[in-house]
Amino acid sequence: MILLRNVTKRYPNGHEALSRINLSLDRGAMAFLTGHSGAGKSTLLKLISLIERPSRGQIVVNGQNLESLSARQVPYFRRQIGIIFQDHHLLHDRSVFDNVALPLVIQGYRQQEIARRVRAALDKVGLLHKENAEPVTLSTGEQQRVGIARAVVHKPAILLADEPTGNLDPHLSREIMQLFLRFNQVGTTVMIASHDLNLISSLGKPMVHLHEGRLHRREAEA
Ligand SMILES: Nc1ncnc2c1ncn2[C@@H]1O[C@H](COP(=O)(O)OP(=O)(O)OP(=O)(O)O)[C@@H](O)[C@H]1O
Repeated sequence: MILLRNVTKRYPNGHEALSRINLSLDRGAMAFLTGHSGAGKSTLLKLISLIERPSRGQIVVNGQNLESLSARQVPYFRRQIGIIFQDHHLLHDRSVFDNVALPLVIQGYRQQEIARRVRAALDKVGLLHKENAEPVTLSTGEQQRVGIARAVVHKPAILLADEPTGNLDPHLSREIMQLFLRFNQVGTTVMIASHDLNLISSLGKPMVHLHEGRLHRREAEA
């Protein structure tokens, strides 16, 4: 589902954030990306989601060689991917419902279908009763769950998360990881960048370790 061959990313300032990365993640698999701050975790997720392009090497996502995609094709490519950030980037002047609906509105879904899918996504993260709330009135953990509902509302085949539990206490962090495990159980391919080794090592999924932009260690086959 995700394949990187000899991928190097050098930013315009000359900094090499990733060096000759080879990595593959099967369809329906789940893996964690670990490493110290600055190791290149976010850069790797940005390359897979075409927020950034590699300087060298090849990336294939769901059978598509990313090199062959033009800027115009990028939004269509991204529909296969749900992305969750540590800072969930919610719009604070819109309700929970409207925040989750946003990707579907952009894709031109009909109102009725939007309502059905938004409620299904909110139900999955346990927030159906909060659809009319404003994000500021929610706890940090609830806001993160709204971000997750928004990322899965278009039923992406791939879910990428960048430090999704970074701001949460251990109990809430575990709850959020359980949510990702559940999405994975129903077939979504999941890759999560996290430095919370305590938590992720207890979840029984493979870990890919980055150290200064290099793939350092692979704890199990993904
Ligand atoms: N747009 C950019 N321009 C130049 N350098 C960058 C850019 N983005 C990231 N970097 C550098 O590339 C390296 C890898 O950054 P990246 O954000 O991928 O690391 P990370 O492992 O996700 O770290 P963190 O856990 O702190 O988010 C860092 O040294 C960072 O300063």
